[in-house]
Amino acid sequence: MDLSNGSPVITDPMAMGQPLMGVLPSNMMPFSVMPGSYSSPAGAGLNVSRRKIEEVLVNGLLEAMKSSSPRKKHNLVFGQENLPEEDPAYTAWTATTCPSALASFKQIVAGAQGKKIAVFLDYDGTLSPIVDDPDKAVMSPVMRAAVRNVAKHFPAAIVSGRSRKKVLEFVKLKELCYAGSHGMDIMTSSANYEHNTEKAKEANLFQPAREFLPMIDEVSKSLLEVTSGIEGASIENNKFCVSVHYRNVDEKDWELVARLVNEVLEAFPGLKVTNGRMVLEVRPVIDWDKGKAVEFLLQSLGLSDSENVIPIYIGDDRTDEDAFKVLRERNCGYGILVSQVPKETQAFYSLRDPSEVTEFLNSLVRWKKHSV
Ligand SMILES: O=P(O)(O)OC[C@H]1O[C@H](O[C@H]2O[C@H](CO)[C@@H](O)[C@H](O)[C@H]2O)[C@H](O)[C@@H](O)[C@@H]1O
Repeated sequence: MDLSNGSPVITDPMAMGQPLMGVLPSNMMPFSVMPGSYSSPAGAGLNVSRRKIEEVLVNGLLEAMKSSSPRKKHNLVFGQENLPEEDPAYTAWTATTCPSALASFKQIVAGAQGKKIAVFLDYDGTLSPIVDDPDKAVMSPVMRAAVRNVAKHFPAAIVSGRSRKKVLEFVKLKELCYAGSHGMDIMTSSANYEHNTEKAKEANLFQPAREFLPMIDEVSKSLLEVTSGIEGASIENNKFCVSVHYRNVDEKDWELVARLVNEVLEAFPGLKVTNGRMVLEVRPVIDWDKGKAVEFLLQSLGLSDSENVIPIYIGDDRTDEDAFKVLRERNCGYGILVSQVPKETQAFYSLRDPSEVTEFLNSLVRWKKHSV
């Protein structure tokens, strides 16, 4: 049982050598599949049990898909007439659980006096607003300027689910480090620029899931093939992981998406599926996530002294929770969740949207200049 992103992923190693995998919604109790379910002399019981398990997995996946990203937050509980500022649940959440990082800015920097701040940034939903077409999730010039300034004053890295190449194309800044594929593809310096030799690039590269590359290519092709008939579905190969987007798929077809993903994954015991914002993310079953990537980056940038370094990680998605958790457990630094709705999180602070992220980053730079 793998508890990725708060959504338990079930792996069944008993099913005739073909693991079944799926995601259970976080509100469902994790369970394990008993080997006995599969034993039947005639094989008939096995098929029935297997079908039942497949149903549970598909339903789990479907529930996770439904709960992953509310489309219209104001329709949720309080009605359309409530503006974000007036949403009582959000106000209560920021008052009690996850205060605004802007309102708490003085407190954040007070803890950083005499210490080194390091900044880690997720991409989609954090530096760029969520849009329907993943290829159009561009970063605004204002945000780019803010990130560039941050990187001038603090060690900084982008940690994204996208392929490293893709996120670099969006961000276009050589002042930072980039960790793509949910941290499975890390370049620890700006060596990823064309003028560097292959040798220099390789020396700065960390890819803990390298042996999964052929498998990822294969699963990506299979997913593309099986989903080609579903209107709105799209597949994004993120090098060490694959995204199955269903944001533009009619809700009545979500079950089909879940079923097909589940079926394809039966042939890939080395892969698992987790869910993000209207996306299913297929990735290697290795003990590596954005949290591990942040630890790795801190170590390789010479910033692992938790007494004197304050890492700040800003992200909006479930995968970012792994990084928030690491900071919480190390008892150093702050996770900042970007969200317009109250969420259960390991982050200490919150920001509403990318425009507040810009404001926060600019405040950090102003503070740094002032304190120098
Ligand atoms: O870790 P991230 O940088 O946040 O990447 C996570 C996924 O982000 C992208 O998908 C999300 O943003 C899209 C563009 O706004 C949106 O259309 C999609 O619904 C979101 O899930 C990216 O396309 C995925 O591959 C990443 O896994």
